[in-house]
Amino acid sequence: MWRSAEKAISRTDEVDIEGGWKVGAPVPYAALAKTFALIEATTKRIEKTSLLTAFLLLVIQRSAEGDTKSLLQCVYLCINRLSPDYVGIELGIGESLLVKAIVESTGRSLATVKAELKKEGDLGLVAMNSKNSQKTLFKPKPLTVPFVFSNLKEIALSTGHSSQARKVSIITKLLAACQGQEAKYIVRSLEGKLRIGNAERTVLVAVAHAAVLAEKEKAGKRWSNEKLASRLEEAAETIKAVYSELPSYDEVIPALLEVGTERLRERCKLTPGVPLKPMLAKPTKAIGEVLDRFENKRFTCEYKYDGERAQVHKKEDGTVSIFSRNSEDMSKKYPDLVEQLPRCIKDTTKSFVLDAEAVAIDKDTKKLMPFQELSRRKRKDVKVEDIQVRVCLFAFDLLYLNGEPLLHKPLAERRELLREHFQPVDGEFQFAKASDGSTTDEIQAFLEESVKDGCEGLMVKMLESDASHYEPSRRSVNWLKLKKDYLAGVGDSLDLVVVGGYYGKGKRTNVYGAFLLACYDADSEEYQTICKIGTGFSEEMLQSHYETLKPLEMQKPRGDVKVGGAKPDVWFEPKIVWEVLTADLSLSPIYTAAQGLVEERGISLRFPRFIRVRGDKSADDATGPEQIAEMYERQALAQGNNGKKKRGGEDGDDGFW
Ligand SMILES: Nc1ncnc2c1ncn2[C@@H]1O[C@H](COP(=O)(O)OP(=O)(O)OP(=O)(O)O)[C@@H](O)[C@H]1O
Ligand SMILES: [Mg+2]
Ligand SMILES: [Mg+2]
Repeated sequence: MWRSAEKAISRTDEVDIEGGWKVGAPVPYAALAKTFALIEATTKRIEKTSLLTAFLLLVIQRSAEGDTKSLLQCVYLCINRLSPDYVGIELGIGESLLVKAIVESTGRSLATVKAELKKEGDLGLVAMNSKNSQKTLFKPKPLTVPFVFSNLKEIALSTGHSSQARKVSIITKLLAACQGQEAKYIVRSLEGKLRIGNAERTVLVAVAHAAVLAEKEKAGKRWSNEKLASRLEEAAETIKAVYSELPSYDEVIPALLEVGTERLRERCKLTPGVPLKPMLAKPTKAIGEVLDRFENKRFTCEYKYDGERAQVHKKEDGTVSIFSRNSEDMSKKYPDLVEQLPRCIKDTTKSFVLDAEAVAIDKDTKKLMPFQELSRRKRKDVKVEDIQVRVCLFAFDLLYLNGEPLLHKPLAERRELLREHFQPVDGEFQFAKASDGSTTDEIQAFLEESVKDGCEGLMVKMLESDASHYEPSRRSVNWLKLKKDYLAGVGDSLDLVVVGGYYGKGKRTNVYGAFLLACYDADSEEYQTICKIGTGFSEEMLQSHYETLKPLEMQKPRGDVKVGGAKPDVWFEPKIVWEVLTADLSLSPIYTAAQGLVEERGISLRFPRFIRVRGDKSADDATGPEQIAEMYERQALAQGNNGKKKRGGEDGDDGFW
């Protein structure tokens, strides 16, 4: 690790540009674009990290005293975001708008640009080529990071009827000032995907390394290799831990520059108002498996409610917000929950973060209703008086209470505090039903009861010791999900992105009759095709899918879709997520999912069946290749086919980090 970081110091020349980047001056966008190009040109993660470290080191060293904004903006541009997730300022400008801007700023004809897009499949490249084939009389004024950042933000924020024209005019202005490779990355940023294979965790590690190297250079002392190595490693761990508790660069970056890597943990802690990424569970196929894992440990079984994850925050000043599993602010979707909330909070409870499931219930009988009912609710601008589907909150964890984060306390303690500081309100707020019974019979009985009550099954959780701490953003082995479906021999469902469509036949010629699905690899930032799905759709469903997907049609697969041998009739911008069940996974010469993980060949789903649209997941939240490889290996194991080497250990969590 230290070698790649050490190398970063000597690589600062590579990412630097000649002139124009003086101490205290704004960061030239050309330097960032150059860094992106170098990162894009290599597939090695270590190389990518060291290039980015080199660039960020220069940013730190050349920022004026007290300037935290330069680093912050560079980090945002590297992960292609403009604000923390929960603020929801997003790019993702449509193809036609960008084409229009390219035409306007370069004077090329619409037909030429479109033809080239068809050939290249990458609008960024088309923009760059268009710029470079244009004769310019004088050199434009160089772009700077703050200028690009604020313009991107203005584009993302502009709404209303004249916003299209406004956006085109800003983009045209930006493109007019582009030189070299800049247009390529600006256009890709606008599209919402940088496609340089730079996962967010790479960026976090690079930030940590750059900060340590800057500290070292500033101190002027030569540190021993051991010291440097341990400081680098610690800093990377620290920043990952801190960011998973407080996922806001707006908070973390200035604190990092101010107090340094060693004191960052004290400074940045879970804060009500800033949603953290929820802890996730691993699937299990049988009660026996649960007992193997939790043998001789204290654990609890809870009902697994079939609703929507809801993280409820209350700040000291009384502000309440409800966040989805995606950190989206759901207060607009659930004004009734916000209104109900005060009744379940005891007087002594001033500030908190609750982890809970929001579940639809019948108004009169108070019986639980399936997820489908909940998804009938509008997602925006809901008025309390129009609400048909009532929602009850089932709380299962308490992460913060009266000024204190509780993540590092055992679940038994967190649960006690939860029960002590909140009170159940009929039809509005309940504690998740739990049983701490530990024999097979007890678990079996509780599982059946949960299903009878309208739940999906159980969540089994470690109660004591470090293993029961809350692990943000991790799919942890300390939380196991035991769904009734699994017991029937069906594995866990997958959440997949629709990337292509096949025209229907016979009665279905006006809609798509089948679809190409893909999983998402966060490491390489690419969508990997996994199967064609065409059965299990009613006519109405096909019609509604057509209406959703038609506007997302693209001329070619987007550059980040790893196609393999699939040949759909049309391509879609990867955006819509479907939950799918499968009877069987098999190796495939056609599809690219999890290629290289089990074997050179990819893995595909046999007989996939559509369950529902996952409006609460974005394309990047789709199931990843590691999970698919794990499912395949479990299946091979269950079929007694032990020939394949097992990857990783039983305890290998595959969390975000
Ligand atoms: N008692 C509970 N404890 C924790 N989570 C619960 C509980 N009851 C219901 N849930 C829900 O179950 C979800 C985890 O299971 P499930 O696999 O069905 O979810 P998912 O949204 O498909 O996510 P993923 O498949 O990515 O884990 C949680 O995110 C939460 O929304
Ligand atoms: Mg669920
Ligand atoms: Mg799931």
